[in-house]
Amino acid sequence: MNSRFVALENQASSMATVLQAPDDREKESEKDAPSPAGDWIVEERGGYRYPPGLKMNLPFYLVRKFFKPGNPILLFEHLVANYGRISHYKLGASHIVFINDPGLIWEILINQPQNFIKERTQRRMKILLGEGLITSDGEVHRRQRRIAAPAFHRQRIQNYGSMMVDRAAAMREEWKPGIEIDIAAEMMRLTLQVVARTIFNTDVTRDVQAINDEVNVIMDLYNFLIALPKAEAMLHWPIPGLMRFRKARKRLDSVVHRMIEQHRKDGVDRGDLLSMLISSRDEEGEQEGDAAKMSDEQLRDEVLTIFLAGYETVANALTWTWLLLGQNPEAEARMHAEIDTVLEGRSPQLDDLPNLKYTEMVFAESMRLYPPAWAMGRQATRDIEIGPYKFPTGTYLFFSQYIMQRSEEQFPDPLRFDPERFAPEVKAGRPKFAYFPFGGGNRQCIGEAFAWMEGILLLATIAQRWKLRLAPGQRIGLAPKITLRPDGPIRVVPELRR
Ligand code: HEM
Repeated sequence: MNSRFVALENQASSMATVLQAPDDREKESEKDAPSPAGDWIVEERGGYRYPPGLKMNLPFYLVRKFFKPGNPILLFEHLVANYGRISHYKLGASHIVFINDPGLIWEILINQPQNFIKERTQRRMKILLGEGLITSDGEVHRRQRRIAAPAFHRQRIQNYGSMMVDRAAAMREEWKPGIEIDIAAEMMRLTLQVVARTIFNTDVTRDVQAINDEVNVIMDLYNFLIALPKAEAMLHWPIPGLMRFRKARKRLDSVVHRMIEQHRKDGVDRGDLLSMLISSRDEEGEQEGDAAKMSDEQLRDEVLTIFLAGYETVANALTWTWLLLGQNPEAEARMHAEIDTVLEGRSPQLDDLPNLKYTEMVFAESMRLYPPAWAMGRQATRDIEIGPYKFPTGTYLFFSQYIMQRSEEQFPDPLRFDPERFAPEVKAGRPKFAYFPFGGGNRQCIGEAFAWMEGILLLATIAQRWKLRLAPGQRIGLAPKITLRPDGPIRVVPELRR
């Protein structure tokens, strides 16, 4: 592995660690490996060793409360409550294992990632994202990651800081005291502007709005599409839903291709991510010259991937943070005091980040309770052994940030919002995969440093001016889609602070 790769892969879940002390990152340590505990229950069948779990195939539980196809969180909660940190069930012919143990997650993501590929739902996103970073596996993924890595390098993303603050400052000017806003929609609008600027260095023009509209059409159809057993083969069928999908994807492609063409024609580094992706080459690979660069098709896949991965996640994280701050006035007051002391009324800038520690802890605690990426999965490409278990090729293994990060064992009194859980000394006592909003290992979120920087800068810029109070008479629920969204608007009333 080359050193650049290692530097980005090992990003710890903390802004300060990412930006300040690149060579002093959290090391994988003994405490992270699975414990050789004697209390694992093993059931031997057909030469394999499974943990206990559901006795019948999943669809037989259709009438049970924990089985709601649109909400796997209920199922996962049921499994953990009844079978503990690892359990097994079958869906059709597939073996599925749910894991809620930091050591076993470490085993999959860090110790033997070569034995796994992404699970099926993620792979099927190829119908939209092609062979981008999220959907590809194996050598294709390694090559793309090597080429894309420099675009997310610390020095490079630091240039985006002032743009992020400018966007947030413009938004905070638009709000009026006492006039209700939907903070979920506002945060989407803001992070969309940030990611568009970052990738294309363009203002939020008609094009970017068009991308967003088409993406929304596709997202609405998405659950339907990935549920179809042969969606890839059926994409050309004249079914209205599929025709809408094709049309939206075509319009999306034409905007992205035009952006690529314009960038190529200008031939200058505009300081944006697309320029960087166009000029990056795979130094480690076997190909040379232009073959070591990304083709237009690869650029299209990567641009769309980063676009999609890069705004909804951060928007959701910020939305939940505002909600939690509104419900926890003590933490909110402490964050305001920090922002006022550090910034003394001026706009935040990158150099302030190391001093906005409490704001960072607030953001971290919010992503503990409401992790935007709320579950992850892998599929075994061969027979695998983890802990005392042995699973056949093709087994799906799932784990959930939402479930783990709300476990009493890792986070006592788990539903209490308490940013102090992320004070350095408290954090140091936990295993790595007790908290993993950005995943881990060779597929760890490439945008993690970007997301911490954006989250903290946007929070500080807006909180400098406004307190957001939840409008009365709302019931806010969870919508666990690709990301963990609120199930409707979140109406808040801005109150002027200064
Ligand atoms: C709070 C914000 C974010 C969260 C919680 C988040 C979470 C994650 C997680 C958990 C993964 C790993 C998925 C897996 O291994 O199955 C991931 C991958 C990825 N993320 Fe993020 N992400 C965030 C922001 C961003 C941003 C801002 C960008 C880009 C600008 C981005 C781009 C990506 C990409 C390209 C991947 C695929 C990486 C690979 O497989 O090599 N993410 N993200």
